[in-house]
Amino acid sequence: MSTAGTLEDLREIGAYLQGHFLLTTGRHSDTFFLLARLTERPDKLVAWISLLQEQMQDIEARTVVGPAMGGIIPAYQLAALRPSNRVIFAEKGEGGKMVFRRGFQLELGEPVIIVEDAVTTGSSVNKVIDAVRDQGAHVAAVGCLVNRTQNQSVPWRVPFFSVLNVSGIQNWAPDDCPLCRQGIPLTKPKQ
Ligand SMILES: O=P(O)(O)OC[C@H]1O[C@H](OP(=O)(O)OP(=O)(O)O)[C@H](O)[C@@H]1O
Ligand SMILES: O=C(O)c1cc(=O)[nH]c(=O)[nH]1
Repeated sequence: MSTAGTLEDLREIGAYLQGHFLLTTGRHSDTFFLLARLTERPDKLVAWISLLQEQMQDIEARTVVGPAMGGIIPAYQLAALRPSNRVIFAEKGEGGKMVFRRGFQLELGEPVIIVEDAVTTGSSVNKVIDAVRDQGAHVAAVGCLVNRTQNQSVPWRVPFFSVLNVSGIQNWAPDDCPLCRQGIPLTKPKQ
């Protein structure tokens, strides 16, 4: 059995894929982290999230926010490891925005942690940051299972923690995609 927090652990459970993939932003990549293969296994997930909590234990927050769908289970697990934190989720609203429904509310100035499964460009997390700030709350930190950003750069200025950092994974605009030029069929692993 592989060690939590490693690429090998993800490979073993079928969460680390090679091919030609369509990403949520419309960009293409030869690598995909299908993290449902991890979140469907609570015994493994708790080991991964414990590593995240170790890094984030000094972050003061009352609420953990998980963006639907991929962030919900990791956020729930992180909140379970943080005494008296609650967990809520944000979901896709109109115009591509992330919104809080179901009566989920944040207080003015309330410190919040956002937890995602994978971060590629950071645009999804950015929308959740906007949703939290729209309610007047404060984003204390962002955490994720896998940080696969190009050049390790994200479009926000909030402390950022990840269990696994994988550098060197490229993603391309469809017009620049070398895999399209080779005629390799594009796939959507989550469908
Ligand atoms: O950093 P980004 O470039 O924004 O990409 C990462 C996002 O893409 C995936 O979500 P997706 O939109 O596929 O939705 P899901 O959570 O419902 O699976 C993933 O769960 C992240 O939220
Ligand atoms: O960028 C994405 O859409 C994305 C990448 C990835 O590796 N895993 C995922 O669920 N989404």
